[in-house]
Amino acid sequence: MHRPHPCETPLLDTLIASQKTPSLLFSKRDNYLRTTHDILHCHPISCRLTRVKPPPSSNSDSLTREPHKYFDQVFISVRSGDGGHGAVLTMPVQKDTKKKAYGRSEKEKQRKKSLYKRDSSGSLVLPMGGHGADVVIYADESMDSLLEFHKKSRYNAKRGGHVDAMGVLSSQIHDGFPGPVLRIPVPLGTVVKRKRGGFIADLVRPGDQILVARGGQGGISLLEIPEHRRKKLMALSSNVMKDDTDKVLLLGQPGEEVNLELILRVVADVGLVGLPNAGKSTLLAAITLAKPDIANYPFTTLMPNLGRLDGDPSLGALKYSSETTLADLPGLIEGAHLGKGLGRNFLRHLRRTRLLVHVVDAAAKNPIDDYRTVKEELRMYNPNYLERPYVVVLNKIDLPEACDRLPSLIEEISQIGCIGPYLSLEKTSKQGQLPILNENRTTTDHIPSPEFTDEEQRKEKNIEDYPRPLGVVGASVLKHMGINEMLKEIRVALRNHQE
Ligand SMILES: Nc1nc2c(ncn2[C@@H]2O[C@H](COP(=O)(O)OP(=O)(O)OP(=O)(O)O)[C@@H](O)[C@H]2O)c(=O)[nH]1
Repeated sequence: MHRPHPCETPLLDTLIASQKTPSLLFSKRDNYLRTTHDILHCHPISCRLTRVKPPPSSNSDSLTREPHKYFDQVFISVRSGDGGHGAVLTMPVQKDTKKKAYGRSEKEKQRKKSLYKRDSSGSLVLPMGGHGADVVIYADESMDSLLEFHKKSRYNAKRGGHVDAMGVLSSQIHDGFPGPVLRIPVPLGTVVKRKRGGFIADLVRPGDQILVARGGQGGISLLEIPEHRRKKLMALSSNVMKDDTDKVLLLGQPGEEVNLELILRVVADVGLVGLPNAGKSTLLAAITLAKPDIANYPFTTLMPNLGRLDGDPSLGALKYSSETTLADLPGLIEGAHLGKGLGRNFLRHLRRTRLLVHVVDAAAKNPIDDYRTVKEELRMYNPNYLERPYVVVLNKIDLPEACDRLPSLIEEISQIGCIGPYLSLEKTSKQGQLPILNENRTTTDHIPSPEFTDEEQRKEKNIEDYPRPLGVVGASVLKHMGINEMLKEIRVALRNHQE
């Protein structure tokens, strides 16, 4: 889909043609204002600045401008409901009690007694205020980003109902209604943390859920009893709750307020990585039903796109149905691990993948440098990513410049790295998966050194000290060349590196 570049906007034409002052243009919407600013930088126009109305800075507006910055991390606050209040009740007045008591049958006495709720020991059970609503966060398959939470970042659960009466105790008086649980859906793969630190939960599977704020306890009710009967009745009534300071809890307890950080880590089996414009989105669209934005300018992909790859037909009917999820991540550039481009935010989405597919533009000026740049960024962000099994796809072989150098590129890329821990030589030669690696292994091959243990040390390692690719294939995902070989390579890698 073509997304207009700022310089393609009609605003530029208007501005240049009419030489209007920016104030006129600034009176338009904020996104126009930004574009105007860009344009003025590219095409200096002499003008006089008049007073400008400051742009509205509502959340939703900034969202439309830079969605990629927001889709996977958000802060929200939730408050569970307060407990409902109890009530102060009096016992009904009993007329001529003594007189009648003599003549009352045992049955009648029983009936009278059962008018009030009692527990197993015969104590009066007085009505309680409703429990305040809990707040639960759950993983919902139908959600795919956290953008919603920028529109609404505060969630208040309902309070519990009060005991619905004052006055005389009767069998008609019920407990207050409990507040309905407030359930907040988040995408699969959301990590829930306290705002300052504290990991709470990782909601990976559909239906995973976590109680993040417990509703307040409902208050109890009390019986107002004349002094002379107090002793006897207090002995009968056992459900008197007190707090730490020995105060009787007639009022419902307040709910909890919790500030949370939600972080989305895409859940995918395979992560596509590469420089901008390498063809990652085209690849995703070619082998899955995903419809990512594709265009010939960098950073077309602003958020990870997910696609599902059908099961592996070579596994037979039973296992064929098992699908693989692929995530196309926004392009990485040099310095991505420091936050350049769109990189840093997205690198964390590789964490849950079990296979990486490096997509390299084989028609680029220097594909080997491009490949190394991406590996370097991964290494700087998290060296673990370089220890993960991966396949390299040399894309765009339909173009003559790529096609001509394909064999030498395959050979060179296959040699970068050591025979990794997941890739024992004996195993691969037996299974015949990596003919290039095995045939070309020389005495200068790097073998991973055991002294690299912790993360810092691993960052010191060179790219050559990390495992080589499981396979390197040439393809043109646009022209459907080499797709089957590529899929075979991906499937074999997945099969051999199950979780
Ligand atoms: N000739 C040729 N062009 C391709 C091929 N694959 C992708 N392209 C083109 O390369 C350009 C970039 O493709 P994308 O799929 O958007 O690249 P990307 O890696 O997802 O780019 P970012 O979103 O910036 O990360 C588009 O114009 C594609 O049509 C291919 O096999 N051959």
